[in-house]
Amino acid sequence: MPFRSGFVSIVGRPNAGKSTLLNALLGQKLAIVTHKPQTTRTRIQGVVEVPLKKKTATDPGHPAAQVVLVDTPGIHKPDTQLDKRMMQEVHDALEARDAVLFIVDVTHQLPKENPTGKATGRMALSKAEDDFALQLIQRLKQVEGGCPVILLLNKIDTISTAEIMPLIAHWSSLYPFAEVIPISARKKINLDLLLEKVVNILPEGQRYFPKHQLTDQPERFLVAELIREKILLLTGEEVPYATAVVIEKYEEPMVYTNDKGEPKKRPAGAKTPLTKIAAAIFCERAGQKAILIGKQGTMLKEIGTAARKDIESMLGTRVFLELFVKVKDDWRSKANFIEDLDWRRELEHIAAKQAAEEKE
Ligand SMILES: Nc1nc2c(ncn2[C@@H]2O[C@H](COP(=O)(O)OP(=O)(O)OP(=O)(O)O)[C@@H](O)[C@H]2O)c(=O)[nH]1
Repeated sequence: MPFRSGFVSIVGRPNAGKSTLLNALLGQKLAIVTHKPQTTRTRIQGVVEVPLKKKTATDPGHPAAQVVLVDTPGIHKPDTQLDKRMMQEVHDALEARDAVLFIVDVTHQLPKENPTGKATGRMALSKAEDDFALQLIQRLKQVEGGCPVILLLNKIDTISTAEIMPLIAHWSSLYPFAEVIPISARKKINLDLLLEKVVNILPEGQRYFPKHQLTDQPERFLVAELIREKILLLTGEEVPYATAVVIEKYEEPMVYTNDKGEPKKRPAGAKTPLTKIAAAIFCERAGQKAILIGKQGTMLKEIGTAARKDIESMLGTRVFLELFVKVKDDWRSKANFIEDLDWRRELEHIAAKQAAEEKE
C-alpha cells in the first residue's frame, strides 16, 4: 500500500478541545491547554506518524502515513485586531489542507427550539456561534475537487450514549460530513478510529517533514507559550486576554564537541546544561501590570516557577528564566505589534540580525 501524507486542519469554536486533541494524537504536549476560551492564538502544526495496519479477514487495514495536524484558534466573531489576526490563522489553515476536522463540544447541547421556531437565551447565543463556525465550513463545499470534513463530537465522556444519537442527527442535517465520530480527546476515546479514517482520506504522497520531527515551531515559541499558559491559569478577568509573551533572550547551552567539531556526550561529572531565557510579558495597562507582578512580586514568581518547571522538562536542561512585565497601551488593536508577535516574523528578525552581525 503506497505511503500517504497530508495536512489536516482542526477547527471549531473556542474551548471545543482542539489543542487537547492535537496533544492526544501526538502523544505529547505541543499546544497549551486551559479551561479558558481563546487559549490558542496561532496555527500550531504537529506531525503524527501512523504505522501501516495490515489487512486481515475482518479489517481492511490502512497504509502508513504522515498526518500533519494543524491546530487553530477558536472560531469567533473578531472584535480586536488580535481577534482578526486569530481568525486569519483559521482561514489560512483552511486554505492549504487535505482534510478538515470540525470539532464540536457536546456539552453545548442542541439549540432547543421554542414553538416560534427560534432558539432563546444562552441557547440562541450558542446557536449563533455554531452557525458562524459552520459558515466557514460551508465555503469548503465550493473548493475545487471538494474537501472532506470529518465532524468530531468531543467530550463524550461527559454525556450518556443515548444523548449522542440526537447530536449526530442534528449536525448531519446541517452539512454533508464525510464522517461523524464521537470522541473524547481528554480520555482518548475513538482516536485510533479517527486516525484510521483520516489516513484513508489522505492522498498518496511522501513525507512533508523528517520522520522524527514533531513540529515546525521553534523551541523559543513553545517556551513563550508555556509562560502564557501559566498566566492564563494563574490570573483572572481580563489579564490573560490582554497578555502577550515575547522571548527577548534565548541562550542555548554549550554543546560538547570532539576534535572534529562533532557533538559528543557530556563528560561525566559535568553539570546538567543550562538554558538562559529572558521573556517580556506585555499587558495593556498599569493595573494589569500590578496584577501580573503581584504583592512583592509573588505572582510573577509563581508564574516563573511553574513555567520554568515545564520548560526544563521540555528542553531536558536546567533553565534560568527571567520575566519582565511591560505595558504596551492597547496592543491588541495595533496591527504592527500583533504581526511582530508571530513566531514566523520573529524568526525573520533573528535571521536578519544574525546576517547583519556576520557582515560586521
Ligand atoms: N471532559 C472533557 N474535557 C475536555 C475534552 N477535551 C478538552 N477538554 C477540556 O476543554 C477545555 C478546552 O480545551 P482546549 O483543548 O484548550 O480547547 P481549544 O478548542 O483548543 O480552545 P481554544 O484555544 O480556546 O480555541 C480544557 O479544559 C480541556 O481540558 C474531553 O474530551 N472531555
